[in-house]
Amino acid sequence: MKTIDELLSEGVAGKRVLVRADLNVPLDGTTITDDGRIRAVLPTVKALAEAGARVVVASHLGRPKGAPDPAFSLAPAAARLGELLGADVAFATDTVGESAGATVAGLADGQVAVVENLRFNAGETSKDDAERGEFADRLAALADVYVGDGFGAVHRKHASVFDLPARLPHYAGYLIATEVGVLRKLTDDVRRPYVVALGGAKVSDKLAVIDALLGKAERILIGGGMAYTFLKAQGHEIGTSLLQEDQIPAVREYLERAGKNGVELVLPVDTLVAAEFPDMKTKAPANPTTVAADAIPAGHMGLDIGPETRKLYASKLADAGTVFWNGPMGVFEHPDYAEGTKAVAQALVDSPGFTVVGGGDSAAAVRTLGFDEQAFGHISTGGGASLEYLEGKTLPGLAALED
Ligand SMILES: Nc1ncnc2c1ncn2[C@@H]1O[C@H](COP(=O)(O)OP(=O)(O)OP(=O)(O)O)[C@@H](O)[C@H]1O
Ligand SMILES: O=C(O)[C@H](O)COP(=O)(O)O
Repeated sequence: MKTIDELLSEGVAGKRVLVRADLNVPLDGTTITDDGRIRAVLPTVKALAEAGARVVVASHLGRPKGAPDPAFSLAPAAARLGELLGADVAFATDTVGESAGATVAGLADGQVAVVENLRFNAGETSKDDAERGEFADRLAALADVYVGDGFGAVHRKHASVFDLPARLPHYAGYLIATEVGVLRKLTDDVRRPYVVALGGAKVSDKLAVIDALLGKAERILIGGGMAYTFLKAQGHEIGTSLLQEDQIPAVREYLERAGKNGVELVLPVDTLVAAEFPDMKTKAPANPTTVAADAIPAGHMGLDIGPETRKLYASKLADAGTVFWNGPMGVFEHPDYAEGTKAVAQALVDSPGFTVVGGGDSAAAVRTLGFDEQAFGHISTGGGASLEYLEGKTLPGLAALED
């Protein structure tokens, strides 16, 4: 993989360099609640701008449906990037259209622009190679060189991640180089016991990872939205909690295999429930009830692990040689459902082992709940990406940078 240092030594002054970043930051309306992913790409953007490149930053944000949707505009992220750089950052109101063309054409050496959300274009995420290719051609027309630095999205076979690098000279940015360097440690040289804590809301993406982890980790702790599919698979009622029904047979098989292989697959013993999802705007008190994990009342949803589970998970993390944690244990954005995530974060801080936190929301949780980033071995910007890396999968966005 050629890195940005090689590009810089070849000289980039006057060249249009497209940086595929992951600026998929959590938003409350148009307010960025955690800018970690923007900060993470700064070294790359700064180095290119200082070397006189005309920098075009492209990213996705959220999961819009292949058409413009103002709720997912990158405008707030572009503004924040400008603040962090201490420079004006131009913003194109489309991704590959007139605005993008004019914005990029108007860049002087050393200036930076952000184009609108890649996923406002159906070609970005299309499963059809030709459709993705057409969109990649249009992106390629905006640049002379490609720098891949959106680690959080390297597991996606998307036009800007996979097809575009094939069309331009391509290099890995500083963030990708750092992330891969640290995660390699978790695959090559693991101090044991290796404990993995999984939570979050992207249940369908993450359940499959357990399949691979069953052969790698000694202990897997399950929390967040995915816990309820496990409880359901064990025959418990889960009310209106998140459920990935089609995964129940797979989950039953994981539970059986864990038993046979001597892997501890640990599930919540209690959970916080409420009749409704909390109001995330007002953050009004949600008054949740704590119930045993096998006694979730009908019409109630599980929104955090309970106090007994917090203690249990802390004890399971206490002697870990290595910890990888992805996905909040509950809806941590609401104060009534933040304790589970706090307890796991604290257990990592207290752990003598090498600790890695992976995921946009998990990293945001750690920071917004007031933990010191330095207390963790590594905070990865990629959730799904780091999990798939640890699974040993070939990641499209890394493979594309290799040849
Ligand atoms: N029980 C639950 N029910 C519903 N949502 C939940 C539950 N527990 C956690 N969440 C939500 O999960 C979200 C984070 O999940 P996600 O899988 O995206 O995490 P991540 O891996 O850190 O991020 P990413 O994969 O996007 O990098 C949070 O917004 C949180 O509110
Ligand atoms: O948040 C993430 O994990 C990355 O930004 C990728 O987003 P996605 O899961 O919507 O592809």
